[in-house]
Amino acid sequence: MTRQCDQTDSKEEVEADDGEQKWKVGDRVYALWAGNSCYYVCTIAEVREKDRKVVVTWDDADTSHRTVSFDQVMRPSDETTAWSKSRIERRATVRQTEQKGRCLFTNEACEPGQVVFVERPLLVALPAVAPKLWECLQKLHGAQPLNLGTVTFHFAALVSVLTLDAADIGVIRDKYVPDPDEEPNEDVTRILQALQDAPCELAKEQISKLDGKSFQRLVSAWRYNSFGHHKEDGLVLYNRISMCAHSCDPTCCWSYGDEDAFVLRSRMALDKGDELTISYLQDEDLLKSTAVRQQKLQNWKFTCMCPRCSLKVDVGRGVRCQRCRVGILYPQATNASFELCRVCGSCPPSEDVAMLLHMEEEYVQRVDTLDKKDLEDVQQVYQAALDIFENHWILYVMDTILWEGHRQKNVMDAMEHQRRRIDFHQHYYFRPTFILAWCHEELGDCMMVQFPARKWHIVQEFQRAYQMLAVLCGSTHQYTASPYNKLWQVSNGTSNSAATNGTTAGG
Ligand SMILES: C[S@@+](CC[C@H](N)C(=O)[O-])C[C@H]1O[C@@H](n2cnc3c(N)ncnc32)[C@H](O)[C@@H]1O
Repeated sequence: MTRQCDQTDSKEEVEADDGEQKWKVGDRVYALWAGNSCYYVCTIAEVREKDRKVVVTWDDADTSHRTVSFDQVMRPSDETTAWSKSRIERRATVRQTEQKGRCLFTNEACEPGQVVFVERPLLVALPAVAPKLWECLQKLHGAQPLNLGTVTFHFAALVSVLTLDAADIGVIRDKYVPDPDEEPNEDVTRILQALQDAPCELAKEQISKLDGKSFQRLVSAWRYNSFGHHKEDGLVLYNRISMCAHSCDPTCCWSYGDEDAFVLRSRMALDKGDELTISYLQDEDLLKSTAVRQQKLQNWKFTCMCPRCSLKVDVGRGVRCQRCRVGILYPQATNASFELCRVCGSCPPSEDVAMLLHMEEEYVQRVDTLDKKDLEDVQQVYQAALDIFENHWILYVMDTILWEGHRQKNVMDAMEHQRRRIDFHQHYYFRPTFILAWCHEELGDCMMVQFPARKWHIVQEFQRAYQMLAVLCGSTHQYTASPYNKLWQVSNGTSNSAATNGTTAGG
């Protein structure tokens, strides 16, 4: 039982695949793990031409079944290796829009989970690229903290000067910044001054040529367009991807491919000409109220007008009807009133509206300052909140804390909180997200231990996780392999399972 890499669809890829694949030490590949006949990501450690086998190092450090025959090794697919610039341009177009500046649109219809394109970074600015410069900035930051709260943006700007040619610097200078004419601020001036005498990788000539305004522009370009590196303390900048606008209901999702490549996939069915959007917020923030999302997006200095932010009623802020105690009331976006109760038809008078909104504000602050380790306190706040709220994002936040707090020692309670997390996610934002997929997978894990006889239920949880992850990061990604292998185990009733090899990615 194996899963194949997706078929490649481009002329370039077909041409590259001429004749038999030659493996070499260090190649990143998928290879068949004989423990369960599933493919896993690994690195080739030894090539044995004589008996046509390779020895691999599994990514999860498992030491079994490391010798694999040539015909059971697959090269990384189209899904993970960066596409050429021309191929990306055939797939996606940048267009100026009235409200959001330059945005990205697809030139072809896409299925959910289809790779839209895979882009290599323009620059990966990690401390190892210029360790002396990194250290110098850290010292300055230690002596007097930089206003951005980190050295990474200034560091990335200086690494750009250090490593890129004029054309690539021009690409970075063309990135969105709120004020292209911004004067150098005190941090930029201070850093430029310090670099005059500090020993670092930048040559004296490079430093003297860099004026304050240009440096400021580069810092801001990194600040508004880069991504935090997924493993190390550094930043990554992509050219095409930085044209993608934000949406709280994004049409696309993404994961990392080979060598920090950005793999953009459609999260839903797309027609030719549809906009390609991603979320600038983390999955968990997409489950917070419109007001909270809008406030977080001020980081990028815009007010989101996406379909979710434009709804008249925020159904992630439900309160229990004070009259019948059965219906749920949702506030209007203006905050001035609530919808009518759908059970008793009543509407709270204005003094009650003010009181409810005030109470909500107090709870939001309380939940913000909860100590996740003090489960007893969280439990108390949760219980009191249940009396007032229903389908409210603060309950979701507490369900998450309680799920995590209870999962080791009190699985039955933990499962109930996990079920509630799933219910809220489906109620408020029913699209595939990593959170929702891992909720299902983790619930499946618990079911296997607590109710092993309820096979249909376990299968359903793993199936949902698998199907969602296949959309989010592809069927060959190791995240997807995890519920897939567990499904295989449950379906075949084996205990010698891949589930011990693949761990729950979200855990
Ligand atoms: C990474 S850049 C995206 C490319 C940018 N539109 C351009 O013209 O180069 C981020 C900036 O795009 C704009 N933007 C992105 N998403 C938006 C949205 N949903 N609504 C309004 N502006 C948005 C904001 O100015 C934001 O700071």
